[in-house]
Amino acid sequence: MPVIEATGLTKIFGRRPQRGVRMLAEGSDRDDLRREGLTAAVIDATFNVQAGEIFVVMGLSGSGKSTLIRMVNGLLEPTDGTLRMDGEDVTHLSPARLREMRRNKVSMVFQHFALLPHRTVGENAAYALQLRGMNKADRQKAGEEALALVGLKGWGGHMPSELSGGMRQRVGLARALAAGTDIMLMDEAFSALDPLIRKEMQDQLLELQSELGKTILFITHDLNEAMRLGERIAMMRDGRIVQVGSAEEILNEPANDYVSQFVADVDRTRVLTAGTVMERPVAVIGPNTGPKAAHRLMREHQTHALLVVGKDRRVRGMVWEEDIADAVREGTETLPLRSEGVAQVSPEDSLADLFQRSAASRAPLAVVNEAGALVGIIPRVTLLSALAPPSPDEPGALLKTMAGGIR
Ligand SMILES: Nc1ncnc2c1ncn2[C@@H]1O[C@H](COP(=O)(O)OP(=O)(O)OP(=O)(O)O)[C@@H](O)[C@H]1O
Repeated sequence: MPVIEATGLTKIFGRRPQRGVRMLAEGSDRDDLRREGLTAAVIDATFNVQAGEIFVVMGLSGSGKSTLIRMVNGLLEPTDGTLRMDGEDVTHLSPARLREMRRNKVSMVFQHFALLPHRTVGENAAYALQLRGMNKADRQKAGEEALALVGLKGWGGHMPSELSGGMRQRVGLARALAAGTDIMLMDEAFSALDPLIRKEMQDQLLELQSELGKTILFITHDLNEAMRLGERIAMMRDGRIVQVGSAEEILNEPANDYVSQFVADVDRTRVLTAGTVMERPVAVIGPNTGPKAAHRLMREHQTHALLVVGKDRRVRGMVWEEDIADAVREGTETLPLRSEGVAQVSPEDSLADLFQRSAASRAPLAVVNEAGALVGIIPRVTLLSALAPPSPDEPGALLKTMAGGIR
């Protein structure tokens, strides 16, 4: 069962918003509504967030992200549609029940995290627990534990004014963690941080997530951040969700021109993995293949090198075109196998890793699973074209991406 389930969620601002719902149902668009003095901030949003998932909502300013997350945490009542949490319909709860639900189930991290200036960092971290009526000693303990999780061990006694911006944002994260809720809503939580600290926070969130397994709805206008963090990403435009998918799906199968333009600039080397670009290992031979047969196969597949793989699917080495040509000319029967220089990679390796591994060699990469068995190959030409951005008429971008890969 999904933890968060939104069906046809719609929010219209303005007088008599139900009018807007009817207009949309009758085929009017956002501009028609605007002419009537109505703003359709979110239109017909349907998605679900699974337990333990980081689900990212990504869109430009004004696309409706904040309105969407405010409906999820109950700060705004939807004009239409339903929202379920852990299976319970929370769309029209009474204010008291809504407060209770928010306090126990959901915590929020905002972009500009307001710490209480006259309270210590520890008290700030444990603030949600104070609201819940927990005694001081237990609160302090929970606060310290949460601070340790975000790398602020020992800072509990300091005042917020002694912390840098990045550290304050960590306290925000600690507060959400100390609350102990299963669901965390993060609204542009890292957007105000400078790039290095932002990346550190993203890494930390991923690490924490692998330990704690929270259900996280993360909002951002930054596509690279979305791709780094999101197991699935919902792309929003003008109030509508235009695509939901993994980073790879959004890069490789953009639902429309808007999404493909959006992803044209993304650093594909960090997002695509060996598993997504590998090919079926067809140009592969067994150790007992004769040089002539190997030579023929090489020409057929227009490759300079073949992987040699045993019955157990483990890679034994590689044969090169020049060695084979010599062997054929000299009439040798055994394969001129070379075991050095065979790059074996795992399906999870990113293209940036692969590019580094293959930079020194013209050979295809062998993709092997945990047991060491060959599951795919990546010919060099495939690697280079995967590194290229979607638009082929922009050769400069290819070089830029490759340079990114070498860094
Ligand atoms: N309380 C409100 N009353 C009227 N219109 C609103 C209200 N809140 C948001 N809007 C409008 O709804 C649309 C979506 O806004 P929203 O803040 O959800 O977008 P966003 O993607 O979060 O953008 P940003 O990143 O700039 O906050 C915008 O056109 C905005 O002007």
